[in-house]
Amino acid sequence: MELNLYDKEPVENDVVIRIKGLKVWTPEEKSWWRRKPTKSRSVILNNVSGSIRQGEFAAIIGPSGAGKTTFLVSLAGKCTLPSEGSVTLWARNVKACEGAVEIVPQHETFMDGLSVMEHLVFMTEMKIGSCKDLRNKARLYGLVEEFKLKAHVNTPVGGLSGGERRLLSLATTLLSDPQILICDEPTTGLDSYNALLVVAVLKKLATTGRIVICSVHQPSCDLFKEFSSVLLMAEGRLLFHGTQDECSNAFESIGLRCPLNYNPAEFYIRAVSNSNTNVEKLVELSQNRLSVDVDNPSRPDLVHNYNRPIQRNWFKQVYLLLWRLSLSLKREIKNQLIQLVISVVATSLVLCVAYGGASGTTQLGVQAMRGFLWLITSEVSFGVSYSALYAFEYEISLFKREAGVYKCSAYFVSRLLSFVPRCIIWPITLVSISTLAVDLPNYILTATEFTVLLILSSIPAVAYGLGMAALFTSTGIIGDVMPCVDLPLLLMSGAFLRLSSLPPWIYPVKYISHFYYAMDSISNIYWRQIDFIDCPSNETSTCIKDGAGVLLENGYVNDFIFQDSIGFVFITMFWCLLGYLGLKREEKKGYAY
Ligand SMILES: Nc1ncnc2c1ncn2[C@@H]1O[C@H](COP(=O)(O)OP(=O)(O)OP(=O)(O)O)[C@@H](O)[C@H]1O
Repeated sequence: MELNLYDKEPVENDVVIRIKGLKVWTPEEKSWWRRKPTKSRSVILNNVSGSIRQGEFAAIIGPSGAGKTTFLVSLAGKCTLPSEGSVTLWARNVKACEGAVEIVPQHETFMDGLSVMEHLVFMTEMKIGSCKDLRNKARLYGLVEEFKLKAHVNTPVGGLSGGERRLLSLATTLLSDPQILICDEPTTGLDSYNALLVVAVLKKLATTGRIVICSVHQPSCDLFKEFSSVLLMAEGRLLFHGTQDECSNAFESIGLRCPLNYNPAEFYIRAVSNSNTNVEKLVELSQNRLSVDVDNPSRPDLVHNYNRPIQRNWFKQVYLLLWRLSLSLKREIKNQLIQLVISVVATSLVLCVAYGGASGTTQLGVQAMRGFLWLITSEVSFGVSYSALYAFEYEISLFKREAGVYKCSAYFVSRLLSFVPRCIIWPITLVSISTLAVDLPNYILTATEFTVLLILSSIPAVAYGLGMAALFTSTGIIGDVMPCVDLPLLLMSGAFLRLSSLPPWIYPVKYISHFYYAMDSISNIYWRQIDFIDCPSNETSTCIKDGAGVLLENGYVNDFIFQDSIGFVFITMFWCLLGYLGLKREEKKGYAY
C-alpha cells in the first residue's frame, strides 16, 4: 500500500524563495585588548541573487568551499555570519516564516542512548503533538516505513550506521511536514540503493508542491538526473540556475559540451574548478537570466498556508525532556551505581575511621565535630555540583540543533530536575553511614534532620554546577574557572574563619554561598543540642562552654530556618538565571552546520 504522507495537491508554479544581493562574510577576529581586527573578514557568498519556484527539486553542486552550505543555511534563515542582502519567502523575510523551512544538516546530532523509536516518539511529541493522536501516529509510522527504519526501531541511535543515521535525520525533519526542505548532502555516506531511496522520497515531496533543495557531492548520473533543476556555485557565486537542459545549453553556449556517457555534474564542477574564464563567462550569462526572476513584482497574496510549528506547553516540554533523559540515563544505571558506591560509600567509611567516637561535648571533640559537619556538607555540595559541571558538554550541540523545538528554560529546568535522584540518594547514603561513627544527640531525629538539610542544600549546589556549566561550556575552561569561584564561596562557609571578622565589603559574598547556608543550618541543628562542653581544669586556652558558644564563634545566625530556607531558594534562582542566560547565549550563536 502506498503511504500518503504528503496529502497536499501540487500548486501553481510560482516563485517562493527570492534571494537578492546576498553577501556573507567570515566574522572579523578581534582580540579583546585591541580594537583593530586581528584577521579581516573574507567573502563567502558574493552577491548571490536568484529565485526558486514552487515544486522545485534543486541540486546545488560546486567545488568544495564554493559556499554551498553557507548558501543553504542562509536560505533557511539560520546564518549567523555577517551578511547583507535579503532572502524572502512569499515576499516575507525568511526569519519571519518560522516552520516553513527545515534544514537537514550534513552532520547529524542525536541523543545516542535512545532507541530509534524513542527518538522519533520524543520528536513527534515535541514537534507535532501527542503520539496518541491517530494522525500523528500515522505520520510517525509512515516515515519509519518510508525510510526503511522498521528493522531498527529498537536499535540505539548510537549503534546505527552512518547511512541509517542520515535516514533517521531525514525522517525526524519530515515529521513537521515543512513547506521547504533543505538538505546538506543528504546522500553522502549512503550506498547507491539508499541514496536513490532518499532522492525518491525527496522528489515525491517536491511533486506535491514543496520545495526541496539539496547540496550534492559527486552525484552519480542516475541520482543527478532525478533533480528538476541545478544551481551551480563556485567561489561564493551562483553561476547557473535552471533545468538540466538549460544547464547543458548554457555550457554549450560558452563552448563546453559534456562528452557522451560522462557524468554531467562532474563535468560542470570540473569546468568551473579549473578555469576562471569559465566562471566569468557563466557569471555574465547568468546575470541576465536571474535578473528577470528577481525583479518580478512580489506576490504577498501567495503566502502559503504552511504548517506553523506547534510548541507544547512549558510543563509538557519539561516532562518530555525529563522522559528522554531518564531513558538515556536508565541505560547507564550500572555506571551510575558504581560511581555512587565508590564516591559515597568509600567517603563515608573514611569519615567513620577518621571521626570514630567524636563528640561535641569535649573541647577536643568541638574541633572534630566542626570538621565532621564541614566534611559531610562539602562532600554533598561538591559531589553534586561537580557532577552537574559536565552536563552540557556532550549535549550542547544537540541543544543548539534542537533550538526552537523546546524552550531554553524548559531544557535548563529539566536538566536541574534530572539531578534530584542524586540529590536524594547521595545525602541519605552519606549520613546513614558516616553518622554511625560519631556521637549524635537524639540520633534518629538529628540524622534525619541532617539528611533533609543536605538534600535541600544539594539543590542550589546543582544549580551552581549547571549555571557554571552553561556559562563556560563552549570555552572549555570550566575546569580552571570552577576552583577560583569555589574559593570565596568556601571561605564564606564559616568553617575556616570567623565570619564576623570579615571586612564589610566582602560580607555580601556569603549570601550567594550555598556552603554558608548549609553550614549555618547543619551547625545550628547539631550545636543547639549541646548544652554543656567539658572544660578540663588544666586547660590553658579559653573554653567554649556550650553549643551556642560554638555557633557564636563561627558567626552563625539564630533564626537559621527562615534565613537559610530563603537563602537556598535565592541562590537556586540566582544560578538558574545565570545558567539560563548562558544557554540563551549558546542558542543565539546558532548551530554549526
Ligand atoms: N563560520 C565560518 N568562519 C570562517 N569561515 C567560514 C565559516 N563558514 C564557512 N567558512 C568558509 O567559507 C567557505 C565556504 O564554506 P561552505 O561550507 O559554505 O562551502 P561548501 O561549498 O559547502 O564546501 P563543502 O562542499 O566542502 O562542504 C569555506 O572556505 C569555509 O572555510
